[in-house]
This record gives sequence, C-alpha cells and structure tokens, in this order.
Amino acid sequence: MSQTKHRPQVAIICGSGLGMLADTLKCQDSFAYSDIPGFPQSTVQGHAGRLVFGELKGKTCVCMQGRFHMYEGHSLCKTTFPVRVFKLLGVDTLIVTNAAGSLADGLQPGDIMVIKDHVNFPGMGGLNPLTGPNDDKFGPRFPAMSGCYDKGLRCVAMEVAKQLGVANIMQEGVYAMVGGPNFESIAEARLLHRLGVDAVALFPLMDEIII
Ligand SMILES: O=P(O)(O)O[C@H]1O[C@H](CO)[C@@H](O)[C@H]1O
Ligand SMILES: Nc1nc2[nH]cnc2c(=O)[nH]1
Repeated sequence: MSQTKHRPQVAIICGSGLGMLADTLKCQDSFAYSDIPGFPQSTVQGHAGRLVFGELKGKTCVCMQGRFHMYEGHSLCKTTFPVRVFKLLGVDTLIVTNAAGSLADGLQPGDIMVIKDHVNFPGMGGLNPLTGPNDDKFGPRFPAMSGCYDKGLRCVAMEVAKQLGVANIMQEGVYAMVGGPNFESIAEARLLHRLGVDAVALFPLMDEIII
C-alpha cells in the first residue's frame, strides 16, 4: 500500500471481455500480479493479470484485470486470495463480473444479467474456500447467503441501465457455477434450466462467498 495513495472501498473483478474497464480508471496505479506476493498468475487468454487502483466516476476503486479460475489448476484458497486482500484494504463493496452462458428464454447472447441469487454446485458438493479453520476477522463460520447480492446495488444497476437506454438487454436472474472447464452438455443445460438457473459459468461464486 506504500506504492499507491488510493484507498479503495469498491473492488471490481473484471471477467473475460471486461478488462478494459480497468483501463478507464483515472490517476491509475497498476501492479502486475507477478509483483504481488502471494498472488497467483493469470493463465486465461485476455486476462491481463494486473491489479489497477484508481478513480471511476469519482469513486476510488481497485480492479482485477483478470481473475483466477479453479480450472487453471489454482486451489480455491488461491483463487479467492485477492478478495481477502481487498477486505484487508478496507473494501466493503465487491462487484464481480464474468462471461456466462445464458439459459433463460429472455436472455440473448451479449445481454447483461444482474445476479440476484445463485446455485453453487461445487460448493454444495463440499468444494468451498471457507473449508478449514475459520478466521473470524474475515467473517463468521457459517455465513448466510440470503443477502449475498445487495438489493440496493441491484436496483442502482437497473436504474442506470434505464438511464443509459440499455434496460432492454438487462435483467436479474439466478446464476449457477459449475466446475468446468468443459461447458455443459445439452442434457445438463436442460437440467439447469428446469432447476431455475438463468445463467451458468465456471467460477466466480467463490469470490462472493469469501467476502
Ligand atoms: O469471465 P470469466 O471469468 O473468464 O468467465 C468465463 O469465461 C470463460 C469461458 O468462456 C471462463 O473463464 C468462464 O469462467
Ligand atoms: N459453464 C459455462 N461457462 C461459460 N462461460 C461462458 N460461457 C459459458 C457457458 O456457456 N457455460
């Protein structure tokens, strides 16, 4: 922290195709993951592997330009390590973005889904970054997931979409995480759809759980 004057309250994890958001931060200080002790390295194409501090619309933010996935071979502890670092930096709002496959009838390729709830299939099977001794300074032993996706922030997102004239490509939905790296078979996609899942992807939920 001695190398940046920024003290962010908001962290944004940029998924595939969204890394350029970090490039728009004003008064930037950026750090390659390879220069940060304990950080894993990005191996996914298009994930730059940089932590960028700066101002976005007057808010001090830190952006992950590239995230870590279980399918890259990282342990869950490693993939979620940056979120613990954010907590220690004083971040209290985490915005997680990623590319996902849509299953809902009304969601077209390129649309935006705001997550209102999730189904964590690996987590339900016991694969969870909170496994092991609990460090109470990061949160309780048994965190509730019912308030995981802040209603106020979701309303702001929908309101801003209206103001920008993109509300027609944005809706709320239920998101499921699967292990990957293969995408779903047709039968699996049908099953998820019948279970009430609107979009499916390969990782991010673990970040929400750890904060
Ligand atoms: O936006 P990211 O996090 O890369 O997420 C999704 O996009 C990739 C697959 O197309 C996978 O990495 C999947 O997890
Ligand atoms: N599981 C899964 N992850 C994705 N990431 C981007 N598209 C998809 C998809 O269709 N399925």
